[in-house]
Amino acid sequence: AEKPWSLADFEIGRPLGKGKFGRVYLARVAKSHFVVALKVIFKEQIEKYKLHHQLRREMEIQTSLRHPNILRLFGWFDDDERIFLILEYAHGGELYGLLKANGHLSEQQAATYISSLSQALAYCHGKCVIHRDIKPENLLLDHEGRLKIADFGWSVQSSNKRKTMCGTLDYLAPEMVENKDHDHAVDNWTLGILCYEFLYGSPPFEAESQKDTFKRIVKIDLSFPDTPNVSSEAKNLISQLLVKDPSKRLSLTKIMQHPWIVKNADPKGVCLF
Ligand SMILES: CC[C@@H](NC(=O)c1cc2[nH]nc(NC(=O)c3ccc(N4CCN(C)CC4)cc3)c2s1)c1ccccc1
Repeated sequence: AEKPWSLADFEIGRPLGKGKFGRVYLARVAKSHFVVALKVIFKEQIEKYKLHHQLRREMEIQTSLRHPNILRLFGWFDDDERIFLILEYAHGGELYGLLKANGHLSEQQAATYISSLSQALAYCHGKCVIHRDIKPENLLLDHEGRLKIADFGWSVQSSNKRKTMCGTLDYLAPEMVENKDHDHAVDNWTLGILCYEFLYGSPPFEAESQKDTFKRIVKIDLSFPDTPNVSSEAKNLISQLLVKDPSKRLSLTKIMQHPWIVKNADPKGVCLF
């Protein structure tokens, strides 16, 4: 059996990001110089918020998933007070950064990322995994500009565990906002939100307060600004995803076959223009 990893095997670099329960550092394996991202989670935080099962699920799920658009979890180890996840390093950083730097993405970039997300989600749903927290902050880019879904902290093995309301609500589907049962169709809804945000630079139901965002979501209060100029095919796809009845949302397969995706998505999933 291979020797378990320990902190001594790594040289730690700059912090890459921090979340509520931990930080991620650039790191490399001391011997091979193989570059990774090391996510450090404090056990006391996990105990305090009773998140053992969630963290275990994240580790089991992300270890078991193998897909070009899903960030790899290579392994993990722990010491007295911390748990370390050895993650694939995505050189391009958060897709969010690209979106904020450019204001909005081109139709080719947006279609390429929606296509990559649909393929990754189809793979996850095929393994009964619902991510449930697909938002720009959780989407990373590798050195070629290929999209990588990170942070499966909120994913579930397709049960209906409640998701506590933390962070932004912009991406929550109506059935989640209305505390109803939900299934993998919540990820389809989120693809509609993301497609809108990639093309217009902000999510469709953004509002001053969470209450107003709630109201806009449950009402499907969707409108398309005149600028930037977005094709009618793109609007058609968004309108077929932001549908209240989960069973009426376009399926992942239908998304991949949608004329806007077929016409604009880069088949290699990189689209560097
Ligand atoms: C998605 C959130 C989640 N993050 C991960 O798990 C993460 C896993 C993982 N792998 N590689 C990453 N890369 C980066 O974070 C990164 C950021 C900026 C970069 N650049 C800056 C701009 N420059 C022009 C190019 C280089 C390059 C890489 C991250 S984040 C998380 C969860 C809990 C605690 C912290 C972070």
